[in-house]
Amino acid sequence: MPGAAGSGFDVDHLPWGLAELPGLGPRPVVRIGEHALDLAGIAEHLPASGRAALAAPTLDTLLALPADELAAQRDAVRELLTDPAHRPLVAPHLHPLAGISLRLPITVADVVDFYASEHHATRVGSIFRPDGPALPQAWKHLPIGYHGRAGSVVVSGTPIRRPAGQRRGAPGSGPTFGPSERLDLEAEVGFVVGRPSVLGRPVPVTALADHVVGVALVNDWSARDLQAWEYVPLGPFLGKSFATSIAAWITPLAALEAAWTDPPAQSPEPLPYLRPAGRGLDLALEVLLDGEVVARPPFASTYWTPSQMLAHLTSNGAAVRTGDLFASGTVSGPGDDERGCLLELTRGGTVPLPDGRTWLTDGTEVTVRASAPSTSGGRLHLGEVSGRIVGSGL
Ligand SMILES: O=C(O)/C=C/C(=O)CC(=O)CC(=O)O
Ligand SMILES: [Ca+2]
Ligand SMILES: [Mg+2]
Repeated sequence: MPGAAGSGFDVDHLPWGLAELPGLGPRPVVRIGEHALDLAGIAEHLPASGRAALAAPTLDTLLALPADELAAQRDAVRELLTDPAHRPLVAPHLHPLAGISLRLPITVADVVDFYASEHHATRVGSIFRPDGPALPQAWKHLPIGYHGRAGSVVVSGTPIRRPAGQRRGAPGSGPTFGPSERLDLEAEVGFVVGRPSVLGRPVPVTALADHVVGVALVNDWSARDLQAWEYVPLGPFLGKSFATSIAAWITPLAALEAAWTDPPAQSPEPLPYLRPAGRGLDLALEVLLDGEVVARPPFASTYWTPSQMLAHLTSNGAAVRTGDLFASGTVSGPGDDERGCLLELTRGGTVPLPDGRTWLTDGTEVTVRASAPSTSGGRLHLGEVSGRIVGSGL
């Protein structure tokens, strides 16, 4: 496919999306370079087994296909895009990205957000709880997480309204209510469940790929003033439930074969249901404010692996469903420029960035993007997740 090679979206990547195609409504597509390929349009040239899923106005049915059917469909799409002889039958179904709009790629079922970066958790712990240990007692024994709000997950590009809420008042006075004054971003990696698990049956730590079909970047917008006042003892609530942005493109796990890497050593050894740890992913993230890179968090430094996150979240028998999204939590590395949120980058708002910024101001556009080693030897780009802050209207 001309133009796709070297773009980060070549035939070895083929992320899934849900596109509003002119005159056709929402349809499952894959991205190739700067085009979306309408899968329903080429359905007759794809394996019959997965074909019915392509007629749906959602991606959910496709993502829930048995692993072998999904793999066969992906191979067939790659073949159609690779062999120039097929160009005439593919070309009518390629839509320039500039002319289409991308929808929320999944019907979000349940949302879990972890806290899996030791570098992030250590810094945040020392900011929020300066008098206690930086890491909570359980932190090295289980991947700590909280349940998020499925209904406020929005696709990249959706404007983010500054939330209002209750926060701590001045010393000696009660709390106040108003627009958040400490609005933050959190650069995260999200894992999308395609094939469900069964209620009452924990997913073994070795079974990630039986359920997770892809990866999408996430920004877990966070109002730090609301969060700091409300979170004890039940954890994040309204400070994080107003919006969570997800990229429009889901990178198939199969496209990340070359990105698997050993996670950091885990000590103490986790309990048996969290062993073996499985592998981490070498994803190089970048956080941009109004187009300027302000941080480069390395996902490979994340302590807990996606296999352990899924095993832990189902270890009590809870099931995962098609459309479930579990995210890593803020990705941060050891370096000063590897911090995936402003809370860390500005040391709790006390040390401004070089351009003078601390918390997010109205009008600021935040983008998280990432690249990874590709199976072809180059690099693939994950679909970016971006959002611009708009005033609270209060
Ligand atoms: O209280 C704390 O230690 C902080 C909690 C969070 O900010 C939760 C969260 O979203 C975790 C993350 O993204 O890593
Ligand atoms: Ca988070
Ligand atoms: Mg959120």
